[in-house]
Amino acid sequence: MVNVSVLGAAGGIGQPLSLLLKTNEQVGVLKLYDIVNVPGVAADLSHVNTNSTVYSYLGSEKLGEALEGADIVIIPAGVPRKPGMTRDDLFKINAGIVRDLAVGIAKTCPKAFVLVISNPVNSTVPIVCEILKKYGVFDPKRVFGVTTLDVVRASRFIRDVIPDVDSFATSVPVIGGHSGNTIVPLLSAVQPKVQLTETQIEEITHRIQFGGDEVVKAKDGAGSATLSMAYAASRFANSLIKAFSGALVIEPTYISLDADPKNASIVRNLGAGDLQYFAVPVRLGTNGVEEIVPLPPVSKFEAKAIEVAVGALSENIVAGTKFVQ
Ligand SMILES: NC(=O)C1=CN([C@@H]2O[C@H](COP(=O)(O)OP(=O)(O)OC[C@H]3O[C@@H](n4cnc5c(N)ncnc54)[C@H](O)[C@@H]3O)[C@@H](O)[C@H]2O)C=CC1
Ligand SMILES: O=C([O-])CC(=O)C(=O)O
Repeated sequence: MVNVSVLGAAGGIGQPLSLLLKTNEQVGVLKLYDIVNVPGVAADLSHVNTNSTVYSYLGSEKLGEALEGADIVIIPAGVPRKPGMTRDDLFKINAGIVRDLAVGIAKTCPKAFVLVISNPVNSTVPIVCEILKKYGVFDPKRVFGVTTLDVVRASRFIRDVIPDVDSFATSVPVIGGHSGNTIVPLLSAVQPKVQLTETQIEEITHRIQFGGDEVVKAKDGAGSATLSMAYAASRFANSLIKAFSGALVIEPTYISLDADPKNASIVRNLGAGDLQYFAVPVRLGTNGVEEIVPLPPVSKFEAKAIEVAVGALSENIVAGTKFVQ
C-alpha cells in the first residue's frame, strides 16, 4: 500500500486529482493539505467506497503532519495563469510556495517521491532539488516535473488530424521543458508510427507547445487546465505505483539529468548540451528513475526545436536554482 500526500488539494487540479487517486486501490492513505477549504474536500472524498483512508490538513502549521509517512508527494499548490500571462509570470508567487513545501518534504519525508505540477515547472523542479540538496537529502531519481499533460495532449491532437489513430494507445515522446517552445514533441518517434505531412508536423507541434494557452483563453480568467491535468498527474502517479510492483512503465518527465548520468549523455548529444534538467522518457521502478530511455535520432525540424528550447530552458533553470542558492 502506498501513502500519498497532495499539497494544494483543494484547488482546481487538487480536487479531481485527489478523486482519481482515491480510485486507485494501491493507495492506502490519502493526505490532503491546503491553506483553504480542504476539510470539506476530504469529507466529501472520504465517502467514496474504496479502501484508502482520507485525512485533511488545513494551514501551514499542519504541513509536517500532512507529510508524515508519505511515499509520494504531489504538488499542485500555487496560482494558475490568466489570459496574457506566461508560466514564467507565475514564478514570483509560486517559487516561494514550492520552496516552503520542499523544506517540509526535506524535514519530514526526505525519501518520498516528489511530483511537481506547480508552474513554471521548468523552474519549480530546480527549486525543489536545490532545497533537498541544501538539507543533504537530494536523490535525483525521486524528483519529477509532471509533463504528462504534454504527452496526453500530443497523442490526442494527433487523433484530431488522423481520426483512425487510437489516441490512448499512441505514445509520443515529448522532451525539453514545460512551457511554449521549450516543449519539444518528437513526432518522428510516435508509436505506433504515423504518417504526417510537414505542414501537419508544424501545426501539431505548435498546438502541443501552446495547448495550455487554448485552455487559459477558453477559461477566460477562471484559470488554466485542471481536469486534463488531474488526469495526466494521476496517470503519472499510477505509473509510478505500478512500477513499484515491478511493471515495466515508461513516462516522459522533467528531471535532473543526474538521475542517470550514463544515458544523459545521449540526451546531451541530441542537443541538450550541459543543461542540468530536461524532460525525457524514463523507465520507472522501485527507486524512481531506473533509466533514461535512449531516444532515436531526431529529425532536422526536431533538432531545430531542441536548439530553440535549450535557450529558454537554460534561463528558467538558472532562475530556479538562484532563487534557492
Ligand atoms: N504541470 C502542468 O502541466 C500544469 C501545471 N499547472 C499549474 O498547477 C498549479 C495549480 O493550478 P490550479 O489547481 O488550477 O490552481 P488553483 O488556484 O485552482 O489551486 C491551487 C491551490 O493551491 C493552494 N495553495 C496556494 N498556496 C498554497 C500553499 N502555500 N500551500 C498549500 N496550498 C496552497 C490554493 O489554496 C489552491 O487551493 C498552477 O501553478 C498551474 O499553473 C496547471 C496545469 C498544468
Ligand atoms: O497553461 C498553463 O498555464 C497550465 C499548464 O501548464 C498547461 O495547461 O500545460
